[in-house]
Amino acid sequence: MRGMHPITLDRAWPLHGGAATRRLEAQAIAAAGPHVLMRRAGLAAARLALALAPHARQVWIACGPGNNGGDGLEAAMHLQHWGRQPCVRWFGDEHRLAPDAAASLARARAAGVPFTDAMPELQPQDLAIDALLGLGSARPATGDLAACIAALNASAAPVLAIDLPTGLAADTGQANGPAVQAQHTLSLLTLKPGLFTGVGRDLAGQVWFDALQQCATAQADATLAGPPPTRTRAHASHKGSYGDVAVLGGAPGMRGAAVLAGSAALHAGAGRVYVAALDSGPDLTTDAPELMWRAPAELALARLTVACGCGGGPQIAAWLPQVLAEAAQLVLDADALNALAADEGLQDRLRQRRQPTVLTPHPLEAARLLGSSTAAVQADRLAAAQTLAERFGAVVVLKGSGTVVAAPGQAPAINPTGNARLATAGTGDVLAGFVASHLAAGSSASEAARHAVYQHGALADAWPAGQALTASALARAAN
Ligand SMILES: NC(=O)C1=CN([C@@H]2O[C@H](COP(=O)(O)OP(=O)(O)OC[C@H]3O[C@@H](n4cnc5c(N)ncnc54)[C@H](OP(=O)(O)O)[C@@H]3O)[C@@H](O)[C@H]2O)[C@@H](O)CC1
Ligand SMILES: [K+]
Repeated sequence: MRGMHPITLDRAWPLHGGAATRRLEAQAIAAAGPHVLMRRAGLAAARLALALAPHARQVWIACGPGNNGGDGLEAAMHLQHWGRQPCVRWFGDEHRLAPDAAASLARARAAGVPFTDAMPELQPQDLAIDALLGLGSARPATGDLAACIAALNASAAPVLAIDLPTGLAADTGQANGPAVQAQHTLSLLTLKPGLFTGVGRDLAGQVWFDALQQCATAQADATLAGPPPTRTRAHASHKGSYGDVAVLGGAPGMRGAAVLAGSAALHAGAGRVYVAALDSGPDLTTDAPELMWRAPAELALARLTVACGCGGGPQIAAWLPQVLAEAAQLVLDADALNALAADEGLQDRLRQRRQPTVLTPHPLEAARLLGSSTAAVQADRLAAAQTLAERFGAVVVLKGSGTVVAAPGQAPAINPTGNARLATAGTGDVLAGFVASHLAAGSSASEAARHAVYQHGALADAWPAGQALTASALARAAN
């Protein structure tokens, strides 16, 4: 793909981590010659700067000691040529400079770019460029560098980060020290997974991409998921064509969770939805009379897509051996995942299952399944999801900002939709219902998970600003 593009949600995008990007960079430099890529990178950054801040009186460019700083120096040189007023804060050591960055420093000086240690007072129409650190960020920033990051974050002007917001890890989307909070990020040569998961989505802002005239030949490490294909329903179809979902959960005091999952499955298109509550009280009155209430023992598991866990409490554990052995297709959520984490015998049964299975843990549930901690899961969400998928032979949906969908033997996908409004009770039950609905309609486990997660997030993204997002309304909004 040539030229610069904003990352849009209408297609999938390949993602390459630091190691793959370094290999591509070496190949590209071998083919194009020294300094060519950095010149292209700086030109792309300068063009984007102009487009983002056409009325800027000043563009302040914070340049670090490596090649990321070199990109910034190139951008400064172009802005200077175009009659703008760039001003550079440079952190390098001339005696330790890489050749490309040294060449760009010489060019910026020759162009008459002003250098200063003090940050000018920027106005909202101005622009700050973060060219401090990119792929080579190796440790938490301290001292003057940390102060510069703080100044960028406090600036009244928007911040454009080159390649990565400084401090953000390209592979994991984590920051283990001070990090730049950008409004825009121009990712160069490849798109990095860390821009789209963990804290990456918050730090990167709008992501732009310039391949620097290279085609990424390396296999992608992950994918930024695109929208699911739209499927029209054949006129000659009936409720049996779209599959039967059963929700098993709803222990005493938690029946609402089972109803939410059932309602979500129903509205996402399942042909028939049964709710089997573990609470033996009277059927809950809901606004979805289409839900059919059954006793758990009445379910013909071998013919059903089962969403298991939703509000199941500790009681769900007793049902898991039979569900794992018999359910035609299975979504395991919440209490079912906790029961699984606590019982290695159940884990063996899960590994022995041959029917499609999707696990939908949030980071704490994933940590319990892995025997690790939430912090360890969040430190590398892609790896955590992939490890779980391989360990259990199932599709795994690791929820959170930049939800990861992993399947055994496949590169993981990061979901681009969704926002913090989903952080409200019951939305996980709704997601389980969506996944079950797509499984029941005939999608593979991996497709069903990706489709459901994208849809769940897209509904939240389109939610009217002044209207409360509740789980029951989210379930009803599916179509
Ligand atoms: N070569 C090319 O043609 C192209 C390169 N491109 C660009 O290059 C970027 C990668 O460049 P890079 O490898 O030089 O890494 P970069 O992020 O600049 O940092 C390394 C420097 O920072 C230092 N350092 C690290 N952490 C630190 C800390 N916490 N506090 C202080 N210092 C710290 C580290 O020092 P050291 O660890 O060695 O002591 C080293 O000096 C990439 O992201 C893209 O923007 C693209 O435009 C494509 C074309
Ligand atoms: K940067």
